[in-house]
Amino acid sequence: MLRSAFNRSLPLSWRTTLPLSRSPYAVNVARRFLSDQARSQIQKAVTAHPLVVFMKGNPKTPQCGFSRAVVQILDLHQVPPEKMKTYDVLEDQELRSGIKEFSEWPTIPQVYVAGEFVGGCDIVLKMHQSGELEELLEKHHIIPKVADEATANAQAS
Ligand SMILES: N[C@@H](CCC(=O)N[C@@H](CS)C(=O)NCC(=O)O)C(=O)O
Ligand code: FES
Repeated sequence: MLRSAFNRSLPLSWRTTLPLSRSPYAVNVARRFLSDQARSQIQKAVTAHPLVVFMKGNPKTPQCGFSRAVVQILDLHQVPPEKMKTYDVLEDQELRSGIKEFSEWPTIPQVYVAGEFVGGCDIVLKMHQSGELEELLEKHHIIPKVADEATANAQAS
């Protein structure tokens, strides 16, 4: 979906030669900025599902250990598939660079909850360990609250 959306919105504009005045070597670098259209496509994508992951590969066959770790953590929380959407950035180089500019975060994977950037692998792992991830997923009704689940189980039995 997003891939074709991206193809339609291309090319991203390039603005060039910002001098790095802080560098002792004063190198000129090319900087790339997201077009408004590409930004709005990403904005739509991250809000279209409660949980959105930009990763390398897909949940069944991740192509990088960092992406794999994020998927495994989300699996531990039993995130239902319908609540989660993943995008394989290896299939779309524009998305791969665009998402980094969007979040101002330089790496993949990237996890979004309720349209907000949460973090990459390290942050998600820390949040998992501290219990914050569970709280966040519960807060946005991505997974049931433990208490709600216990009630549902009691009613079912
Ligand atoms: N410390 C990072 C690890 C992720 C990372 O370093 N990703 C690299 C290698 S997969 C990356 O995205 N590099 C840029 C790219 O491949 O586009 C995190 O917490 O997510
Ligand atoms: S693809 Fe090499 S570390 Fe992610």
